[in-house]
Amino acid sequence: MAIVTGFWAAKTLATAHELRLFDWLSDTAGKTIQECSSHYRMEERPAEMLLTACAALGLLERDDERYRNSPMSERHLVRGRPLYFGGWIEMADRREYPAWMHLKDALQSNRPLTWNPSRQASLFDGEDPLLVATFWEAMYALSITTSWALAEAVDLSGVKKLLDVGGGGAAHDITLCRRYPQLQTTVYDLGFVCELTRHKIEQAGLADRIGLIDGDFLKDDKMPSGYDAILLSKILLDWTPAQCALIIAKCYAALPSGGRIIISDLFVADTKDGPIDAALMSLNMLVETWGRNYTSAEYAAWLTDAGCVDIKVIHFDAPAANGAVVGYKP
Ligand SMILES: C[S@@+](CC[C@H](N)C(=O)[O-])C[C@H]1O[C@@H](n2cnc3c(N)ncnc32)[C@H](O)[C@@H]1O
Repeated sequence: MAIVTGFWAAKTLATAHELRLFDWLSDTAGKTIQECSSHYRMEERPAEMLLTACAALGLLERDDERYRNSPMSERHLVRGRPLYFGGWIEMADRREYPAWMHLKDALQSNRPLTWNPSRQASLFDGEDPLLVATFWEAMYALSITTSWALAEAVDLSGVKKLLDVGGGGAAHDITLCRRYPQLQTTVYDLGFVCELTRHKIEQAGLADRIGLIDGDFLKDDKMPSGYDAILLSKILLDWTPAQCALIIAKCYAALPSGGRIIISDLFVADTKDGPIDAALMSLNMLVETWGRNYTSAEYAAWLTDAGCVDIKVIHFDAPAANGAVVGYKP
């Protein structure tokens, strides 16, 4: 039953978020069904059903006829909060959900559905500007919570300069710079992404520690050098095995001896029977890309092929990653 009706819960959350229910309830003592009905100009019957469903899902709490945000909603669903998760909710609802209606087509054609491969070189090529903003907001939302888990699990105390390849909204850079005071980082990403990211870095007050390099890891012959660590967070799942090997080889070439490559992602189990989040994210990659979620053993093999040694797999628990594979250049 939970699998069959999973979309009921997802659509309840997405719709409540779209209605800005959590913004409206934020920092209040709660609102009654009647207040909700008049605020949203909806009849009491649907207002009651929406509030009841949100409370049942743990998004709201009910106390003395009033509904207020649960601590989780207050922290993650209110716009402007540091750990706001709404970007990912919007992307899942507006972009992924309609595409998943045609999952059978993706399975039968082995082609992505959310963009046209005969007109675009990749998902990141020539996207519509509105979608671009939603996409990178979603990546930031997913990564800002994940970055804390990575920062705790992977010890970067000996690293001075880190290159965040495909660093997107700089979520990892912001968290890692806050966690490791000695660290300077650089986001290396496509030009139009760097423009969106500049704003996030300035907002975080870290413009003196986080740089931006406009580049293309597929087209550029070399990646920027002078870094003792390179992070690939949620990058390689977008690409084919041949492209992954190429990107890893370029990272390896850019590192000095003793430098490390850190690959962070939702790894599929080596036994290829789970975990659920990685396995379903992998199907999402069928809908969105030519890539898929790989196993940590597959990553370790590509790192070894590139020349890395001392490869370690570190496990952690976060929304967008369940671990990191780290390899060193001898
Ligand atoms: C799934 S997002 C991950 C973002 C970020 N690393 C994170 O963990 O939040 C993939 C990122 O790769 C970037 N990207 C895609 N193609 C690229 C290319 N050819 N060169 C550089 N960056 C690229 C995208 O712009 C996007 O920011």
